[in-house]
Amino acid sequence: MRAILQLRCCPAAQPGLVGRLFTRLVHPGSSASLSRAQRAGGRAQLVAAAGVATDAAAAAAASSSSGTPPAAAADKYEAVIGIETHVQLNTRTKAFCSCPSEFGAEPNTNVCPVCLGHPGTLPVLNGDMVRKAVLAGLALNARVALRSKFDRKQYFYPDLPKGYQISQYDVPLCEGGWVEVVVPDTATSGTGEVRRLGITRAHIEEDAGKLVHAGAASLSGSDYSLVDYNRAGVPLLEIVSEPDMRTGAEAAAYGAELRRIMRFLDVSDGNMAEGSMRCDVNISVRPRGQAAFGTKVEIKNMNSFSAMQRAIEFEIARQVELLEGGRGGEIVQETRLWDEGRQCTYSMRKKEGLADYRYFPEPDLPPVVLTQEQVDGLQASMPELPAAVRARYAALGLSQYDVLVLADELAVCRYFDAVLAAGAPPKPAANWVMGDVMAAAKELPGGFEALPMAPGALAEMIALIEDGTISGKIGKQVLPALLAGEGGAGGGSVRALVESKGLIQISDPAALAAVVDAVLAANPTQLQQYREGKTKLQGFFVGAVMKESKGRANPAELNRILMERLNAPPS
Ligand SMILES: Nc1ncnc2c1ncn2[C@@H]1O[C@H](COP(=O)(O)OP(=O)(O)OP(=O)(O)O)[C@@H](O)[C@H]1O
Ligand SMILES: [Mg+2]
Ligand SMILES: [Mg+2]
Repeated sequence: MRAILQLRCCPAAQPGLVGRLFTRLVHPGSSASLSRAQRAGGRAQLVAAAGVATDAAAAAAASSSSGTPPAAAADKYEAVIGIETHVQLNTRTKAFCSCPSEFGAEPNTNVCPVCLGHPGTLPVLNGDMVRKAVLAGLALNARVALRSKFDRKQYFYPDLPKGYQISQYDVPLCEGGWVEVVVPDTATSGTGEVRRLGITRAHIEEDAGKLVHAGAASLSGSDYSLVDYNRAGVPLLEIVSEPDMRTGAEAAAYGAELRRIMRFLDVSDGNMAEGSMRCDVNISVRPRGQAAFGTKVEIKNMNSFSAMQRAIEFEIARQVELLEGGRGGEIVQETRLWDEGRQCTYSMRKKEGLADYRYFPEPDLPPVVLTQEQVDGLQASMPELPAAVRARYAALGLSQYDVLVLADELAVCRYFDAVLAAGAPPKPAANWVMGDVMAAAKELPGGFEALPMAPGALAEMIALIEDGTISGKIGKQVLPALLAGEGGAGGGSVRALVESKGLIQISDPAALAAVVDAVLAANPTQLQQYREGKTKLQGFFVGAVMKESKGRANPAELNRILMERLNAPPS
């Protein structure tokens, strides 16, 4: 079982896929024969799985359209957006068996009879999954049920070896809640409005396997699909939002905040490219002022928040155009996929109704029972969350822009906090961390955590700038050595480094005056011109003195002495 399992699909002649899971799924080629496959397979939606356009005409229309209805039409409507987010919980093992739940292992090596759904096997609940889900639920301000239960959600699909997914239906682990997000306002470069968005519920479930559609261009189909069951049974938390969002920017901000919360909690790596965080976006539009929601369309397959925003904006425009009669159609409740290459959505399948899943209580697992003490214990162990970090940074007097940049990632917060703890004043510390230090960290595969510069060393360097021992410019010159790990953890060692490099700032008036005089004497023409009124030559003299002093002149003192000399009557 080393290679990816290959499923063969020979729909008309074969009894179906269930008994043939360990062969290759060969798509007979044309989309016509694939839709026969789909018919023969009953509810199996292989056409969709293969990425074949079931609605090629609409996709073509979508891609040829600018996607932007006239502004007047767009203004008549308001979008309503709700998001279902699947977050992979970073437990060591899967939800109901002891297979590793790591990403990137050789296909079909992290599998066992339990996660492959062999008859006679029984699932055993992973306690760490519940612990992490409760932490996440509490962080989303949700109510955690002391008693919840598992249900089977049945559907047929080649990536689902058991034929059903163990999920939670009517009694989820977490209900109600909200997240606070900052919705960026493009007009104010990164700053924005704080909004509270509702969470309907969050429940635990297992993931399905992964289908790889070999050789597939997104709309042209593939010859065959490969199935990797390593992901089957990996624990997920599905977080369902209220339909509270109105724009793509809001939805992207919501997704980013959810991911931030999960990362601060260390319950998920939130890596969208690896599929450990997947957002399904539900969108409808309605005439402004109308209370009832319109027909919703679900969009999947976005692998970044910016793609999510673009997909939403495209979809809103498509729906508005349909309502305006632009494409002669109506909005149907369906699932559409985002095509990143073509920047459009296209139809994947008509949405299953709830009844199709035939949910029923999972007979092989007892209810999940928690005590209030356990929940309280988790609440007490909760780390500081992004919104609290933002509030703390704002209270330091930092701008909203600085706050958003610094509180975006846990490793950056930790580093910045350590620089503050070492005594650095907030604003200069923020400037250094967000500027050269962040640029250097971006170059390291391990980011801020791998930065050799101790936060104390940065704090000491900032202190040397603040007390005038070195200039900011010299600070920039010293920084590369500090970033490489020189200067130890601070506490006098950065000063020693600066001294050894001969970079201590010259503030001594006599020494500075000597340099200024030498520069003036060497540039009599410019001096003459300055005195005749060409005062912008001041910058020329400052530059010359800085050059002469190898950047070490104290700028304030230099300016004072220079102005004194320049404005003195010629001797
Ligand atoms: N008319 C609507 N327009 C936009 N969003 C909506 C609308 N109605 C519901 N939603 C949002 O769509 C999501 C519905 O998710 P939910 O899981 O309840 O239903 P589903 O998509 O039918 O289920 P599933 O995908 O699990 O089979 C929620 O986030 C909800 O807020
Ligand atoms: Mg859905
Ligand atoms: Mg689900």
